[in-house]
Amino acid sequence: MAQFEEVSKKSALHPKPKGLTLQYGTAGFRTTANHLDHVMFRMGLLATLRSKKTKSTIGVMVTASHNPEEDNGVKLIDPMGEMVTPAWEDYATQLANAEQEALCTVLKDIIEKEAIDMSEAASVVTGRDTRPSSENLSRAVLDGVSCLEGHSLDFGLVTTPQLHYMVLCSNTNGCYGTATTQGYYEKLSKAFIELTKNAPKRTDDQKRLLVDGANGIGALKMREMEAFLKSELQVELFNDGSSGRLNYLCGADYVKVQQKPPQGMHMGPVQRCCSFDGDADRIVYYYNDSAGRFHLLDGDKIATLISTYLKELLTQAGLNLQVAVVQTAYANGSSTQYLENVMKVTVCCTKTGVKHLHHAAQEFDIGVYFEANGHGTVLFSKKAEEKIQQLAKDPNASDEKKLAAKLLENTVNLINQATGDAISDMLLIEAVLAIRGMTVQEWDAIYTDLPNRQLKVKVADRRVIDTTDAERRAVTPAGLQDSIDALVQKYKQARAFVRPSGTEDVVRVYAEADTQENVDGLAHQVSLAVYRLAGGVGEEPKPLK
Ligand SMILES: CC(=O)N[C@H]1[C@@H](OP(=O)(O)O)O[C@H](CO)[C@@H](O)[C@@H]1O
Ligand SMILES: [Mg+2]
Repeated sequence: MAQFEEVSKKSALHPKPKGLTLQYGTAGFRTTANHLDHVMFRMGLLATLRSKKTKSTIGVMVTASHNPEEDNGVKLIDPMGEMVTPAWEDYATQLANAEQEALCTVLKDIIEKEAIDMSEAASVVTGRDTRPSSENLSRAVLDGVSCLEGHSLDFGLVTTPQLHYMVLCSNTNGCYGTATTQGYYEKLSKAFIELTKNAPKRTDDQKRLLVDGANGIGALKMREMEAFLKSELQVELFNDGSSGRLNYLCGADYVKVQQKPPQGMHMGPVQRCCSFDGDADRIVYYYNDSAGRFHLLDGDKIATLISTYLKELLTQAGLNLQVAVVQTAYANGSSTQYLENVMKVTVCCTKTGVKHLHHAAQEFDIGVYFEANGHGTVLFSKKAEEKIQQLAKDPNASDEKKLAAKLLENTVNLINQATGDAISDMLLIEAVLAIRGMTVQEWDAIYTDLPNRQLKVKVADRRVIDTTDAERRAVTPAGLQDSIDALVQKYKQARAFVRPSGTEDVVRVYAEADTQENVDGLAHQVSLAVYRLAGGVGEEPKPLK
């Protein structure tokens, strides 16, 4: 077929470094940018096949999120705006690793296995972050699409969640919104302004929010959106990319892992602040108290705030819809305890990685999902959306119920249900705080985090660790879980687990306990157990100071 000749010819312009193997991981392919040109071209091919197979528009996002600026990456977005289905992750890995001569054979195998009709039309949308390498890499994706005669539309510089949103809009005949950045800004800002009308007495001071843009795409897009918000939110942008390096000493990942504010931000006492990550799909909040002590409000605190707000509105509306919160093993134990015992919502725990949380959240009327690191959103079932809309326009409903239903309706419109979205989450949090008349300190005081610590251990092969129970227990190597259990026993309110990372060549250790000193001790001892029992390499882990 002429198309395959074209693939052979063009793939020579995107040569694969011999012997290089990569794997489609938790969030697509990620590695140093100069190893990715062939992967991009091939993902253009695969997205075209996926589009033919699903008869829908597919997205390809070029980004390496919170990784350093020199890295890059790519991920595929399925028709409803969600991460590509696992079977196709395997195809992605096979295609990326095929040596030049074998590329067409691998492609043909996929076509045969999936019974793809090559005469189907295909449509692929692309987007990229602000990394210097992203422009060329996204051109390689487009080259792949055109080889298989797919139709493409390049959105250029967009946040990852904006591209997810475009895909969802494109495949729902505009029901979800208009597939342009303008459409995105208009939909979200309209919902935000409607919601803040329920908090009429806000002062300018309360409307003020300091945003750390991680020197990335989120900063650019926040600037574009500002005018739409009509001063209902007064954003002061820091780390906007005009001078600093992407993610360097700033951004959501830095703030969460280091448990300290980003550089380059001028925080006044009890001033509300937030940080986006490099592709603006994660957000964390924080403030310094009047004594100058730093307080972090992470994904768990965000999930708690949002689910409390939704539950109250549902009660007020008299709607019988179940709210559940989906977390991972990294959720702070205090948050889980609060959600289950005080708020009495269903809490479930999944493996790390947004696709797992998203999938679990789809099982409920309203599923709030957040990773502790600030990646998350809320999913409303069709039934939930319909019930809310009916009540909002029911002429016989009481004013109180109608008001609650209208608030819920605008809340649905403000949320990006395709994926976690820093901008949309930020607007939702700001609206909730405004409507409930809550300060950042009051939000923080809902529960107190247990002191916690995350560490990394280098081992020869991290696959020797196999886990179960949503990654909370290690099944192999023999003896490791027993050691962890024995160590945890020695501390109060303690918990610890280890798992191989899906994005880095390390084993991650997580621990929590009653005091920072204790948890640092526990985390260190667990690291030693991993080092000794799971083939540690390099120096033995040292105690934390
Ligand atoms: C502890 C942690 O934060 N892990 C992150 C990290 O995964 P690992 O598999 O732990 O490397 O990157 C993922 C993709 O961005 C993100 O979903 C996840 O939450
Ligand atoms: Mg990200």
